[in-house]
Amino acid sequence: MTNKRFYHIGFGQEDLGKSPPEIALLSGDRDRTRLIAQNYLQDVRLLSQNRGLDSYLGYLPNHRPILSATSGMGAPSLSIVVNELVQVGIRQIIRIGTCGSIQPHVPVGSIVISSAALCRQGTANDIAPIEYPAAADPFMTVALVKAAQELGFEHYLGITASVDTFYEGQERTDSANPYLMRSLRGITEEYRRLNILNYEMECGTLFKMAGVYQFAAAAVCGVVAQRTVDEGIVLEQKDVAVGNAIATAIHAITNSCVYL
Ligand SMILES: O=P(O)(O)O[C@H]1O[C@H](CO)[C@@H](O)[C@H]1O
Ligand SMILES: O=c1cc[nH]c(=O)[nH]1
Repeated sequence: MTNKRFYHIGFGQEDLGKSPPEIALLSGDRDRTRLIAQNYLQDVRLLSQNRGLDSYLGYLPNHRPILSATSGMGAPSLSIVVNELVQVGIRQIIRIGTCGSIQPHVPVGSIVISSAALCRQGTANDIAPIEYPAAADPFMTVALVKAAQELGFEHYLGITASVDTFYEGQERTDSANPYLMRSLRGITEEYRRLNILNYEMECGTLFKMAGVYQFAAAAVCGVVAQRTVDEGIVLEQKDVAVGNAIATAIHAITNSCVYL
């Protein structure tokens, strides 16, 4: 064991105790990181708060140790956090995020479980060739789908578009940028016709890192925008969508017959 305390996540292996966790729930938002720790885990300990990246160690009701950690928004920040989490011994990561639907049948308030990602992310190109697959771990993904079924949550399984920007890359025009490049105009409709379910900003890089670093990754995101209707975030549905995404991940880890 190394007693190195990692520069960005702000903790090291020695902070994780005698039975260190191998699984982490990774949220873009530090408030979600705290919510998961406070509402779903037992014997919670705050490991660090550094640069807006909060990390908690806690235990599931079956006493399994688990981390709730923050990735920050976007692939560059996620890549740093994931790299350091793997160095402290994490081998399974479930991203719990928010996303915008681009399909009329995927409503706000539902959850999307990503089978794979279209990865339009510069960060990932530092890690693997652009053609490298961005695929979720099949066993964890099936466990998430089964959990969502058992909990009765409206859920959709499919391909996610992971991009680097919330505004231009997701073809938002309600933005400070007066000029959306021609290459991006119409891209949402194209992705919709290619049966992509949703936009978000981290899964593709996470999945490619999992393939290269040899850990297992999956993702479940609450739908907070419906882009076939409007560009805006539907705040009234956010808590339900995020709550269902968290509950799905916790149920999958706790009850799956596949050891997650
Ligand atoms: O809610 P999180 O996990 O941050 O995920 C989504 O929300 C952020 C943009 O609002 C991006 O990080 C995107 O991927
Ligand atoms: O539309 C959305 C909503 C959340 N996160 C995104 O990246 N896009």
